[in-house]
Amino acid sequence: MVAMTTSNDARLRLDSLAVHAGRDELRSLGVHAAPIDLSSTNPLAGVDSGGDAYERLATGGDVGDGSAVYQRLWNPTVARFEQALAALEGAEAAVAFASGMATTTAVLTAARQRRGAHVVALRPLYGGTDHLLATGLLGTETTFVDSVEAVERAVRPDTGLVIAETPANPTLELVDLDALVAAAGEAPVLVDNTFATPVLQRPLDHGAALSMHSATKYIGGHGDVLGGVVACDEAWARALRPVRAITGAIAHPLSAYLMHRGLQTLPLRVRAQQAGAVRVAEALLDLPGVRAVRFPGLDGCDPRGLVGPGRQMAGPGSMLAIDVGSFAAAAAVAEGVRLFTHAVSLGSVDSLIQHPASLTHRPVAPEAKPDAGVLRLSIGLEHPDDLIADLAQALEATAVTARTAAAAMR
Ligand code: MET
Repeated sequence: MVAMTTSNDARLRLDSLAVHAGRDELRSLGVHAAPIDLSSTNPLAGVDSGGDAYERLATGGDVGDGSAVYQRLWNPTVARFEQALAALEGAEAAVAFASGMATTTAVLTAARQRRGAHVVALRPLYGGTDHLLATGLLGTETTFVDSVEAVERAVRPDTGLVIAETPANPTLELVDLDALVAAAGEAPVLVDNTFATPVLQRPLDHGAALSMHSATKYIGGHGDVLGGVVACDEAWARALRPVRAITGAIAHPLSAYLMHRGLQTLPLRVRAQQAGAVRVAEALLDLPGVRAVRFPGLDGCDPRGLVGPGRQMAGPGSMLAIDVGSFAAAAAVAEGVRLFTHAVSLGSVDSLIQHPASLTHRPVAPEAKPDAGVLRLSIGLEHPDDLIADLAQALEATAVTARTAAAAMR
């Protein structure tokens, strides 16, 4: 029987779990903050017991009372973060990696080994994920589809994984996870939950087998850590840990520490950034030069009614996309903002803006590339009125430049 701990006490609410999960042993260690264990190697009590520990870890098992042997196989700072993230996602286990793409790579590799090399990918996806699948680099064969209905037609007996992202990067399309899981049938579903975080959405509650994050984003939350993590059942974790060990993809302990610390303020940040994003999205609807606003809270962006208390997503989050009509206008706005930072990535306490077709979705096939006029915005913790004023001045400057250029052509 598993002992009741702060990390698996189902009575605790998400906010309490975020603060305490993965920290049960700190009192017995006599410390308040989680220790960062940087040991690359670890003492072995004997040759036989050391060999046993190696065998257990290399085949996906837990460290138990044995030696952690070598950081590539196991690290306690990483394990604490994993325990906490699993608690927030309502999962048995989690496995942490050096980046989001390392996480996706490990899941695809394990899925291929466990079930088959065929993947069904529901677009849109983050450009790096789309590109990894399209190249077939990992020996997978991918059928790309555009709707949940098409997922059902695309699944085959050798489908090892169905992969989707909701809200999707970069244009915030929402996927009905109950419908997706039903369409996938026997095939396991991986959901990229990076935009929503477990604060707003828990894919495993809807029957997904795996929920992954680029933890670089909201989980880290401050733009200073690269990492990834996937929440799943213990059987998947046992398949993923050997892949991680063999390929050397484990998260660094310093990164794991920062990701674990990030979880403590995750609910607070997600809700505050979301409140700001609602204000910015509403203001953008009235700003000249903006042809369309994509935000899960707005009419037309949630035809299935997935967003709201008690629904699939507890709220719309703080990512949005706008269409300003052309590449030239998009480039001028991205280069004209002052308070926003023109940079890829998202989920930080400061607001970021970027042009997906040129950057995050650069390697994506033409038929799946975002339109040239689309910009993606990640809303941070600045006052929304300051963000709105910044976007207004960048849009106005863009319009003035366009008018001047048009006059010069005459
Ligand atoms: N996944 C990140 C994003 O969507 C990073 C991007 S491109 C190198 O911004």
